[in-house]
Amino acid sequence: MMFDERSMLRGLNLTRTYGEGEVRTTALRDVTLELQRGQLALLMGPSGSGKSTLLAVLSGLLEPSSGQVISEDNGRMLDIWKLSAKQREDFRLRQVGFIFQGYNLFPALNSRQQLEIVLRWGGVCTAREARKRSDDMLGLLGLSKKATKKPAQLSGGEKQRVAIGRALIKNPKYVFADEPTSALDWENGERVIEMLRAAAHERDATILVVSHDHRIEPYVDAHFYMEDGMMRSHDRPAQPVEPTFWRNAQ
Ligand SMILES: Nc1ncnc2c1ncn2[C@@H]1O[C@H](COP(=O)(O)OP(=O)(O)OP(=O)(O)O)[C@@H](O)[C@H]1O
Repeated sequence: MMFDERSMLRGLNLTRTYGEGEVRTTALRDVTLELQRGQLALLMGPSGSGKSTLLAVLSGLLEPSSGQVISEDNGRMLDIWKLSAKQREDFRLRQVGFIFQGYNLFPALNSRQQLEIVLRWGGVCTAREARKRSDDMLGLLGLSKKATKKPAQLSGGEKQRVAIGRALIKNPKYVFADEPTSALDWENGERVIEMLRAAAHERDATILVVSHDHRIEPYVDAHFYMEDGMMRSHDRPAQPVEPTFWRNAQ
């Protein structure tokens, strides 16, 4: 397989099994794929086809049984599964944003604090800057009025948007999102997809979204389809739409 120079993340011959003996399941079978810088990619496929497993392997959370994950870090291409656990964690902290199903928000923190803590932990900026960037991000997400609310006081869609803000606030090079629109009506779902698309196009991030939501398809730059642990096809969508959200929100 040929890789082009915008390639940022390559999965090579990835295989992953769970369990042993009779309960052994092969979730990934020799999967090879390439994600490019500045692209929003969508991964679809039936339930149990291996999408979440692939996302976890590519993002450094779950070790493959065999195969490689090659990522760019400070101008070098490296196999993230050859790094030590500490180096891999450091890479994830600096370069990767996650959006999980179920939000994973801290119950005790308000919306602003959920974002501030990401910047403060990574030592990315001062407390003052962290506050300003968090408030700017909440504005982009349409959540300025919810800055001091804790997760229990937010709707599902609002929690999902806080989770998106938390993933994007560090301007990560890679973003992995598992069903980011599942809790949202389409008005909010579209807003989220436009934000992800803008992060790819305007901030040059490499973004992989796992979803069953066909409404996302026209917004993406690349489309992968899995079945039974195998990559069946990858293609570009026929009629891409232009992003407006990020620009309008500036
Ligand atoms: N921790 C685990 N232990 C054992 N088997 C697992 C585990 N996680 C996933 N599997 C199995 O691996 C296969 C792929 O699962 P995976 O969650 O990656 O699929 P998926 O495409 O993301 O599904 P869905 O769309 O339902 O979320 C399935 O057969 C699943 O039952």
